[in-house]
This record gives sequence, structure tokens and C-alpha cells, in this order.
Amino acid sequence: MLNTMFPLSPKNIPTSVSSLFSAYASFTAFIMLFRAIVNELKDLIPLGVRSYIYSKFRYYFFTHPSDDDLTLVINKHFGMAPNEVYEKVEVYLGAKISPSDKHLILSKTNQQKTVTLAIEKRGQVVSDTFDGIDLRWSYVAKPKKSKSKQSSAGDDEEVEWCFELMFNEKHKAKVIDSYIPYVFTQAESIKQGEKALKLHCSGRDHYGTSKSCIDLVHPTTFETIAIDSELKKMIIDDLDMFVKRREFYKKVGKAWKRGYLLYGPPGTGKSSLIAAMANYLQFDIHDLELSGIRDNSDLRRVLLSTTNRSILVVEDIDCSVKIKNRESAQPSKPSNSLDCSPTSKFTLSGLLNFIDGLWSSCGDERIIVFTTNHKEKLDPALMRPGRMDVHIHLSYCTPSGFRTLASNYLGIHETNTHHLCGEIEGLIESAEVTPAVVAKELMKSNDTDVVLDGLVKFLKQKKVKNDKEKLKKAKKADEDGTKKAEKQEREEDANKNC
Ligand SMILES: Nc1ncnc2c1ncn2[C@@H]1O[C@H](COP(=O)(O)OP(=O)(O)OP(=O)(O)O)[C@@H](O)[C@H]1O
Repeated sequence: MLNTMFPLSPKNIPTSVSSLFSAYASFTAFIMLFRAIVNELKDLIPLGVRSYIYSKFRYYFFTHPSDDDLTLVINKHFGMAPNEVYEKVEVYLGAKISPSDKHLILSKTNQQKTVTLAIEKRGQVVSDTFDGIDLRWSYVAKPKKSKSKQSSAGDDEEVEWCFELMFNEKHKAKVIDSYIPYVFTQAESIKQGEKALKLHCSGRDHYGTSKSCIDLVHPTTFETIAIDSELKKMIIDDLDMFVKRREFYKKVGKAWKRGYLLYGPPGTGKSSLIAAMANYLQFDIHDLELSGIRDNSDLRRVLLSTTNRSILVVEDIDCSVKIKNRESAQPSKPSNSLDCSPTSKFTLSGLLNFIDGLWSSCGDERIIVFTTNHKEKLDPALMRPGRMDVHIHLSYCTPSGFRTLASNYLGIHETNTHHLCGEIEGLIESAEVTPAVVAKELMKSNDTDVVLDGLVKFLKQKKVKNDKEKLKKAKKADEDGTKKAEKQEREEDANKNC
């Protein structure tokens, strides 16, 4: 048949122009048919299955398994929790570049000083030796058992990737007892070298509970945050004590965790303080978006995916979610409730129980921070002793807070102070302004004289406004008192007459 289609054998090379055209037409038709078949198959075989076949193909042709070989499979997740071995292997192998690797990934985050080169995992077989043992790592795709709705987006929807480690089974004990711990320590030191803090966000997207992770590049540190110096010292001392107390927590049989409740008006630095804590401890932040959590099992899944040495943050706990009480199956209507999703089956007791119980015993060195603008509106369950270990009130800007901001924004220090600083420090407390407002004023010009002069005027106006409001309030209270006294007098008279 091919001969009929391609009459191009040396014997019958076309001699005329018409037979040459006929041969060309047949060849073109065949190519088009071939391309159509390939395209059809590409559409019929899902990407996941193609990845699976490809990884199996590489596995058999490049890792050469033999009868004496043992394979350890390292899945990405262990139940619902992330598998720590997988994470360590990923870091370790990422740094194992050999001269024969032809595909490398070049990357750099804005926190890193230099670019990073890593191997492209997919389809790679990485050879390693340890104490004379030959080891082969491969990154293998496996079809997912059940295809859930959550995973219907992205290019990996039908497969799960895992690492496989192959070696002669007589080395099993040595690989498990010595090689794997070696991989762990290597991964740790690689991570230390390029440590970039992460901000993990958990919420809900179109497909269900979603997680995302970016490098945390927040400039606030304890040097730049404008809070009272004594309060700052207290927080730093508390954090220092917490991280040094591993043995203490073990001895008293408590989970190694600490809870902070940050409260105060908007713009007083609650979020900035969380960033300062993360930068100080070098902990990642897990930002828990409660309005994105559908029910307690959603919550458990999200909490179990958090890592050790991290800060779990729930911002605006008073208003971010509608929380049901433990006692009632019906949605309660707490006064603090703003987001009223009727489908939410998530409960405050679910959150607190899980944080205090199972979750905290699954990890180490965890800090939990709740923030609120309205401490008085919080559910009493949150305020119970032992729940939040430290309550921190962040309030209006103090003279020492102003000095920090003046140093940050204008470079004014004790050695090169400005003649208006004294006046500002005298005014700032009675003006009742947040650090965010002061920061805004300090950014208005590059000229220090103009900025400070503007701030003095602003604080004076604010003080006059505050005084007027206070006077008005006092007058009203006075009037209310007089009315109340008159009413009481009338009632007493009426009673007497009766
Ligand atoms: N104590 C502070 N020290 C330095 N900067 C601050 C401080 N408080 C506020 N700011 C400035 O104001 C901005 C807003 O502050 P931040 O988000 O930390 O306040 P918040 O109390 O968390 O507010 P909200 O309750 O609205 O979330 C910050 O980006 C920062 O520039």
C-alpha cells in the first residue's frame, strides 16, 4: 500500500512532472492524516494519563529495576497532613544538580540575594550514592483514585506525583536509619541558607477550600514598629521565653503553643505586629480566612496543613464569620456577626477545641494570633483563662511611638532631633491619633520642616475637635442626669400623693 501511496522507490522514481505532482500529493495527504490521528489521540488521552505513561516509560527505561531492588514511595500527603519527608526530599533533590542534567529551573524571589538553580523534577531520574550504596530517585505520576471537584482545575488534575527511591534491598536498614536522616539534615541546611518567610493563605475558591503561598516580604520589625517601648520589650521577652521552653512544655504535659489576642482600633498596628513577630522568630504565617471555611471538617483540613514554627492568624475574629455556638445546632446571631452565610456550619467551639486539642498536639512551636477591633464584642469562650495567653492592647500613638515613626520616615534620631518634636510629643496623646494616621502625615512631603509643621497643625485641630466632642458628651451626660433626677423626683412625688 505504501508503495502505491509513495511510488518513490529507486526503481520507479517519477520521470514526468505529472507523476512527481501525484507523488507529492499522496505524501502530503499521508502527513495530514498522520497529524490528525496524533491530534485525535492527544485529545482522547487526558494529560494526567499521558504524564503517567511518560513517567512509567522513563521509570522502566532509565531506572532499570532489578529483582533485588526495593522501592520506597514518598507521597506528598500523609492522610490529610503534608508529608514532611516529601518536603525534605523535594528540597534535597532540588539542589542535586549533576553536569549531565539538561533541564534546570532558574528562579529568584525578591528576598533572595542570588538566583537559584534547581533540577526540573518531572521525568528526572536522579542518582545518588551514600556510604557506597547506589540510590535512584524518580518523580513518578500516579492516577488519582477519586477525582474530586476540588481538583478539577490545573494541569495535574488526574494524577498525584510522588517520589520513589530505589536501591538494593540488602541496604534497607542503612537507607532508612542513616540515609533518610542525612537527607533531612541536608534539606534543613539548604533551607536555612535561603530562608524566605512564607505567607500561606487559606480560604475558599470556586472549587472548595483553597490554599496559596507567597514569600512574606513585610518590612515591619520590632525596630520599626511604633508601639510603647515597655510593651515592645514585654512582647519580645515573651516570644524569647516561648521558643526556649520546649522541655518545659513537655514536662508539664502541654502542647508547645502560645496564643495572643491583639485588640485596638483600626490602624494601630495589629497586622504590623504579626509581621514583626514573624520576622523576629523567622516563622511562616498561616492566614486563616474564616469566611472561606464551610464547616468544621474544612477547618480541620486547613489547620492540619499548617506547619511547625509558624504563626496561625485569624484576623477580625469578631466579624469575619458567622459562628454557631456549641450548644445550638441553629445558627446563632451574635452581635459581632457580620458575614452571615446561611450555609456555614463552622463553629467557634470547633475552632477552639481543635486549636487546643488535636491540632496543637500534632505540631510544635505554634503561635496563634487573633485580632479584633472590638474586644468587648468577643464571645466569652474566647476570653476564658488559658485560651489566649497574652492580651495586647494596641492603642493611639504615644510619644515613644512617634519617635519611632519620626526615625523611620524622616531619619530623625535623638542625636539630630527637630525643634518641633517636643511640641508634637506634648500634643500627641491628647490628639488620640493612630500610628497609621501619623504615618500618613509624615509621608506628605520630603521636606522635614513642612511635614512636622503640618503634623503640629493637624494634631492641634484634632485636639480641639476631641475637646469639643468631650464637652458635648459631658453636657449630654449632665442633661441626661438632670432629666433622670427630675423623673425620679416626679415619681417619688406621685408615690407620696398616692
Ligand atoms: N504601630 C505601628 N507602627 C508602625 N506603623 C504602623 C503602626 N500602626 C499602623 N502603622 C501603619 O499603618 C498601616 C496599617 O496598619 P495595620 O494594618 O498594621 O493596622 P491594624 O491595626 O492591623 O488595622 P486593621 O484593624 O484595620 O487591620 C501599616 O501599613 C503601617 O504603615
